[in-house]
Amino acid sequence: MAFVFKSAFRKQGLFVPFLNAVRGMSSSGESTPAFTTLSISQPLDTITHVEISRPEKRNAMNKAFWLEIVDCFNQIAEDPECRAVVFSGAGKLFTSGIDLMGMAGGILQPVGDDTARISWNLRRTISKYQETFSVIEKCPKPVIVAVHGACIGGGVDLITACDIRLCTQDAWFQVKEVDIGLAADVGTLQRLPRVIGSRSLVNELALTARKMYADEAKSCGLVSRVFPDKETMMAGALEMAQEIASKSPVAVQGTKVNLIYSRDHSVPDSLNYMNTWNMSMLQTQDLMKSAQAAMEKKNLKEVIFSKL
Ligand SMILES: CCC/C=C/C=C/C(=O)SCCNC(=O)CCNC(=O)[C@H](O)C(C)(C)COP(=O)(O)OP(=O)(O)OC[C@H]1O[C@@H](n2cnc3c(N)ncnc32)[C@H](O)[C@@H]1OP(=O)(O)O
Repeated sequence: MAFVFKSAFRKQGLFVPFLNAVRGMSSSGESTPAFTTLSISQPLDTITHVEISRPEKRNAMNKAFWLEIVDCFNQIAEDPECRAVVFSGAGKLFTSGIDLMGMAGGILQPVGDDTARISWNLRRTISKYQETFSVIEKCPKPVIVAVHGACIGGGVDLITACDIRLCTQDAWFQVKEVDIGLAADVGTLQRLPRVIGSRSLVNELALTARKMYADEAKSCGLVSRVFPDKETMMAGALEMAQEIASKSPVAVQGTKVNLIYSRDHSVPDSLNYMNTWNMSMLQTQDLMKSAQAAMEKKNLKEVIFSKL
């Protein structure tokens, strides 16, 4: 299905693959080696498509994945061309969560000379795992995640760090961690309660590890739209990304940053933060350009905004 998505844009001459890394460069300007677990492409100049690409292992999150996501989203954050991101999984399903085979060396056998040192090292490791999904949230470009088939364990941690969640009718979600003997520690327990209104439902999902299917995910607010299949979902995700990318990047990125800030702070604190933010951002030329387009009933897509 991912192929259909890409080939549709190839036909229009719009698809520019850049499989090495995001635009083939690291933030230091040096060329970077290819990601091994992610495929990166540009369906449009302003849109980056990140695809988890280990379909033969059901996109299980191995050691390389946890590092590559950080590198990838740090580069996207710095990429002035990119205005929106679509995130999906290759093959049969979105992701089967942490690579259970790869856990053996790291989390299951932490190193250190005594309990304190083992604990210290483990704390550092968990911090790094947490950062893998926090970078998505810290990236100022909006991230639309498109889930098909299964989204298990670490997959739920991942999607709750994204800004907009879409899924196919065959999708299911599972906070699986209790079933493998741990309390989810890389974001689900912290972010899912902010996404789903019902605390009781969050508790039920996290404590029982039961599967939640697309219709329930939509009704509880985990996803905002359900599509009949992956092809239509990817087209819908791209259309949404295009809509976002057509607007002022100053407005869009400021909106993302302030929405996340206000989720974690009181209304007065968030208003204060917004005030300080906009005392500089309101000076953008984008405001005048957008307002003028609105007055002239022009399509915003015709307005050219500078890169950010
Ligand atoms: C500090 C740590 C923070 C992170 C915590 C994260 C926790 C979690 O993610 S908990 C969730 C762990 N995941 C699972 O329990 C899912 C395990 N997999 C499955 O249940 C099934 O594979 C699945 C339902 C996803 C798909 O079933 P299907 O019949 O379509 O495929 P399979 O034949 O089972 O698998 C195909 C090959 O993929 C390998 N594989 C699948 N999932 C994983 C995985 N999570 N880790 C490693 N490898 C996985 C599977 O072994 C097959 O490989 P091969 O035999 O070589 O073909």
